[in-house]
Amino acid sequence: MVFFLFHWFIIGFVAVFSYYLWQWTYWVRRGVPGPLGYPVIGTFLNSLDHSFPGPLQVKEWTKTYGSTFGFTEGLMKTLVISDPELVDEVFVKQYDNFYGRKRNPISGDSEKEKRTNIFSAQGFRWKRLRTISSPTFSNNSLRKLNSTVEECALEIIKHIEEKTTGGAQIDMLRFYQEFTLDVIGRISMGQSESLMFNNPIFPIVSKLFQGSGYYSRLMLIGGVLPLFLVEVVRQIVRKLKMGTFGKINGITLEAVQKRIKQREEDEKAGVEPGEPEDFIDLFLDAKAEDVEHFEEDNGDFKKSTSYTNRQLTVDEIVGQCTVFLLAGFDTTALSLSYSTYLLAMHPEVQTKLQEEVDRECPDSGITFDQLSKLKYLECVMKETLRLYPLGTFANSRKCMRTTRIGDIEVEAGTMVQVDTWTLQTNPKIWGEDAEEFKPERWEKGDEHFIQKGAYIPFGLGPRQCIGMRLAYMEEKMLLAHILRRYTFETGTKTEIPLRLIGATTTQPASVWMHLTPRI
Ligand code: HEM
Repeated sequence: MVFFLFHWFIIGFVAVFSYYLWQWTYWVRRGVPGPLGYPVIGTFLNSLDHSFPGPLQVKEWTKTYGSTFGFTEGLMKTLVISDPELVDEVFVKQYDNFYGRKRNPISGDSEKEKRTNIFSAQGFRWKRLRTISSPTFSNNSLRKLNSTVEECALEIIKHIEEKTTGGAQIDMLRFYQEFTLDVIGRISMGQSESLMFNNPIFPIVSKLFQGSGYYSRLMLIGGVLPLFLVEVVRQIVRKLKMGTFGKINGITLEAVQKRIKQREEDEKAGVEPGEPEDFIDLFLDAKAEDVEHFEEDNGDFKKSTSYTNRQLTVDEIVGQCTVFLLAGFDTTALSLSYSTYLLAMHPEVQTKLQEEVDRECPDSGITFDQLSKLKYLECVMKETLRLYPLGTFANSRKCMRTTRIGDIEVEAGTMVQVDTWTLQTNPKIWGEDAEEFKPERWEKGDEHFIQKGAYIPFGLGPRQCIGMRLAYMEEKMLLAHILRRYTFETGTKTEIPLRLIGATTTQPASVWMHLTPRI
């Protein structure tokens, strides 16, 4: 009996091993260049090294293999592109063939998860979530959040004042993370007061993005396992409640349930519903007017996963609020950190920006309309994200139907990843000064010089970042308040050039600064 089992185990092992080897040679067999890595696992080990972030590794590979190449990680095969025409083809023109995003199999099946979020969902379910969520990020909704964002900005400034007395240098990255976590906690997770430097979820979420936590590593390893093992690891993670999503979902669920109860009590007491306070309110009120319309349109609509309800379920609200926290906290803090570093390194830009802020925001408070007048600040933020496209892991698509892009056939199931770092510093697109920080290049508007598909820090097409305007609003509010009071200056602890680390996002290891008070 033992011999019999052992015999089948060996046969199974050899079969799986051979299949992995076959997949490992996928791009070689198709005549597409690229790094091979190691047999079976391909280039997977690179993703575990958070001292050399994946997007920078991809940029190096582009130098070696050209603008289109392929690599494998276990069974996952990825085609990398950095030609704007191909980017536009995949993200916009052929959206119907590339509507999924590259995802780690361990995150589960987005069709079945009851808390599937807009970032992971695809097809009909994504369309429904996106339609319902979009008004939450409209100008009208953001205007209502202006005072909350400003309160958070003033709160972090108190901490900055306290920590910089006597001229001490501070790591702005940490301060920005506390700020953005507080903003998103207050507008998306029912947090009623500031938890800066005292927020229990801070260690959980910051580890997730650096890729240094055990959960992140398990996720990455899960990506190369055979499917039956992926499910085993997923169940272990779930049972042990190790998942970051699990912990954060729990906090959000409590907040949503509390709000529903509050609303019911108010209704019984005859209290008129007031203005929505945050995303939870906006989602509880949200309805998608044209949801049914999508059912007819979408060839990928499956009856088993249909959600004809025009409102979000409690689970869906929890899923969306949680993903807003994860997608919005780290990215915005990093963007602020890179801007700060670039401003300190370019004092002439910083002075010009301070002049704009002094001119456009003369009162103690800053209104939503005043923020929209900070045009040079917008140029600074755009230029920062051109040089440091920190969230490019998300600039990927999954091929859902076999098709061609350029002269390459892309099979269903293949992932397509944009090498955004190369794309956004390509001298053929941006000129010989492509590597230089020049916010002025944006002063005449974007359209006249940007080729379609050449600038994608927030992605492109129907799945472009939904939080872009919120991110800009947060950044403008905080930078305007800081620059009215202080000037950023590098100090002995500032790492020049920045040392970049990370896994999910690409981040500076630290951004130590002197904040010199303006007299
Ligand atoms: C500077 C800050 C940010 C950067 C650089 C950034 C970057 C990105 C990128 C590159 C994508 C992929 C787009 C695509 O596939 O075409 C994305 C998607 C997304 N982002 Fe952001 N993001 C930022 C802030 C935010 C904020 C503040 C939120 C929410 C509060 C947010 C929520 C999302 C969501 C939900 C998606 C998925 C959209 C979909 O698939 O429909 N992001 N982001």
